[in-house]
Amino acid sequence: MTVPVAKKRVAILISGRGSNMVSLIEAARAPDYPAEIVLVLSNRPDAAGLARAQAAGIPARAVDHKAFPDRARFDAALQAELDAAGIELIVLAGFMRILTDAFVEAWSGRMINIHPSLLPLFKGTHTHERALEAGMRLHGCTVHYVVPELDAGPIVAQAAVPVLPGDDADSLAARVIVQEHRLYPQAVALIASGGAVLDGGRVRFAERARAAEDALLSL
Ligand SMILES: Nc1nc2c(c(=O)[nH]1)N[C@@H](CN(C=O)c1ccc(C(=O)N[C@@H](CCC(=O)O)C(=O)O)cc1)CN2
Ligand SMILES: NCC(=O)N[C@@H]1O[C@H](COP(=O)([O-])[O-])[C@@H](O)[C@H]1O
Repeated sequence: MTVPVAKKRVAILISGRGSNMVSLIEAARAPDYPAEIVLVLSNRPDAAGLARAQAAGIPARAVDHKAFPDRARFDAALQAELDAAGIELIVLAGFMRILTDAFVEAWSGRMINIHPSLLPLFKGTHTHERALEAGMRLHGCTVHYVVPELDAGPIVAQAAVPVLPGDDADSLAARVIVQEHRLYPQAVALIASGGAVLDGGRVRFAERARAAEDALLSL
């Protein structure tokens, strides 16, 4: 008799519409998906993603960063919510607050982010405009572990898209987001199943996951 493996308890942190969150919620409906989305938190009470999470039956709350005197106390409020829910993995999905070093180090190896560029290119914001400005012919998205330095964490997976003649930031963003919605659920499953771990500042892929990683990285 096979003993069912407990699903990794995941919290998704958002700040806006939550389309990546929706993709993850949908992926986690699969009975064999190795993670369960048990909490959604937003730093913005007006985030449209909160209602989308509630509509999907997932507890979703705002922790308004403006209600706290500094980043440390905002992060402490996040931590209290995460502790209460028994969270094991934090998935940032359009979460637009820089987290304190203490919080990030407390979640080292247990917090990931998706960024709309092929890191280390174009850290920060306005990535699509900058890629166009730079004349890139390839662009894309990156899933990485979160470290204190912004957008500098070890890379778990990436997906690339062509930059086409006539592209503007909106058309390029629309092409990238399709890949985000494919890549993130696969990357979360890889991590939740132990197929990828953060080890000594680098991502180590389990042997059995190497084929999955190769598939993940295929265009
Ligand atoms: N310590 C870290 N915190 C966060 C990381 C990280 O890698 N290390 N990733 C970000 C996500 N992110 C890009 O992927 C990002 C988020 C926020 C910002 C930013 O400039 N935020 C401003 C406020 C912007 C706003 O409210 O609209 C700020 O926090 O003052 C840049 C990049 C998540 N956190
Ligand atoms: N620096 C972080 C960042 O820019 N993240 C980006 O915000 C968007 C959120 O969309 P969503 O709310 O529809 O998932 C996504 O494109 C994600 O890559």
